[in-house]
Formats: sequence, C-alpha cells, structure tokens
Amino acid sequence: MRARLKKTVVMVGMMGAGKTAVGKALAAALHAPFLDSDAEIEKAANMTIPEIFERDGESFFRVKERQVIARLLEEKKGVLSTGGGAFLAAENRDLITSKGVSVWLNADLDLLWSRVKHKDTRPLLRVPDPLSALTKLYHDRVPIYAQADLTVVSEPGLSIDDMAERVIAALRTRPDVLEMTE
Ligand SMILES: Nc1ncnc2c1ncn2[C@@H]1O[C@H](COP(=O)(O)OP(=O)(O)O)[C@@H](O)[C@H]1O
Ligand SMILES: O=C(O)C1=C[C@@H](OP(=O)(O)O)[C@@H](O)[C@H](O)C1
Ligand SMILES: [Mg+2]
Repeated sequence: MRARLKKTVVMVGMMGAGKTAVGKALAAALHAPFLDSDAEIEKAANMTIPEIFERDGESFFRVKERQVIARLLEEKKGVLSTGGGAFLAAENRDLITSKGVSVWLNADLDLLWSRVKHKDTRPLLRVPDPLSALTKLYHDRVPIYAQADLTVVSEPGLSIDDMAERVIAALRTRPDVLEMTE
C-alpha cells in the first residue's frame, strides 16, 4: 500500500508537542515533502527565531509567519509543521483549513514541560518563570487548538515514529486528504 497526499497536512499545537519532530517522521513515512514554517522564516531572515524576536519583536515575527504559511500552502502538498502560535491567528486558521488539514498534537502540560525545559530556543519561555509562562499559554491556547480538523493525543511512552503512525491512522479516516493506492 502507498499513500498519496491530496492536501497538505498542517501540524498545530503547543511548543514541545512534537510538530517539528513528528511532522518530519510523518513526511518521511508518506514520502512527502517536509516543511517547517519556523525553519523557513529562519532561512529567509538568515537569523534564528530568538534573534528575530529580540531584534524585530513578536509582531514582526507573526507577520513573517503568516506570509510563510501562505506561501508554503500554495507551493506544494506535503507535511507543514507550524510554530505553536500560528494557529492562534484567525487568518492562518482560515487559510490552513481551506488549503490543508490541521492536526493538533495534543500533549499535556507535564509532557510539554519535560520537553521544553532544557531548551533555550523558544523566546516566549526566556522569562524568569518559564513554567508559569508555558502554563498560561497552554490554558489560553488549548480551546483554539481544539478547533483543528483532527486531534492526535501524545503520551509519554510513545516514540516519534509511534506518533507519526497515530497521525497516519487519523488521516486514514479522511480519504479527501490521504489516498491509498496499491
Ligand atoms: N514521542 C515524541 N513525540 C514528539 N516529540 C518527542 C517525542 N519523544 C521525544 N520527543 C522530543 O521532544 C521534542 C519535541 O520538540 P519539537 O518537535 O521541536 O516540538 P514542536 O515543534 O511542537 O515545538 C524534540 O526534542 C523531540 O525529539
Ligand atoms: O508557541 C509559540 O508562540 C512559538 C512556538 C515556536 O515554535 P514551536 O512550537 O515549533 O516550538 C516558535 O514559532 C516561536 O518560538 C513561537
Ligand atoms: Mg517546531
């Protein structure tokens, strides 16, 4: 069996949910292109995400994020991992829903914290109390992520490849997204 993507699969969810890692594994399993909006923004700016936040501010980053997502959704069908804030903007949600299928990687706060606490690559967590910041973002954002087309739950015992398999199982319920061929 081989699978063909008819729409771009757009990974959404909190920082540390695994959008980048699982998105990459999913794209490999589907033999589809992998795109990551943060990586594209970094490439275009020739700066890291923290550098962009520091020099130009979050609102500038959000403008770039919107432009990059619009461009990537036009360019090719594949797996697009977004940054955690992207799905918060109604304009992005509308675009993602019309051109692709959104998949929320739903991980609980403990699991997210265990994955992000040792990293300093996320400017929104470069504050005196990063756990409080993450907790607030989590509670503010969960109702919005819940609007995604599909939800895949992440659990501590699962590997990145297990998660990619779970996403494929969810996509199999959507023949308008994933076409299975012999
Ligand atoms: N089962 C898993 N699913 C997703 N990420 C995992 C898993 N196990 C370990 N990780 C690690 O957790 C981190 C998730 O971060 P990342 O993929 O960058 O998330 P996001 O892009 O959603 O912020 C990575 O370092 C990844 O290797
Ligand atoms: O949640 C957010 O607002 C952000 C998440 C990050 O991406 P990941 O979710 O891939 O870490 C990155 O876009 C930026 O630091 C802002
Ligand atoms: Mg990411």
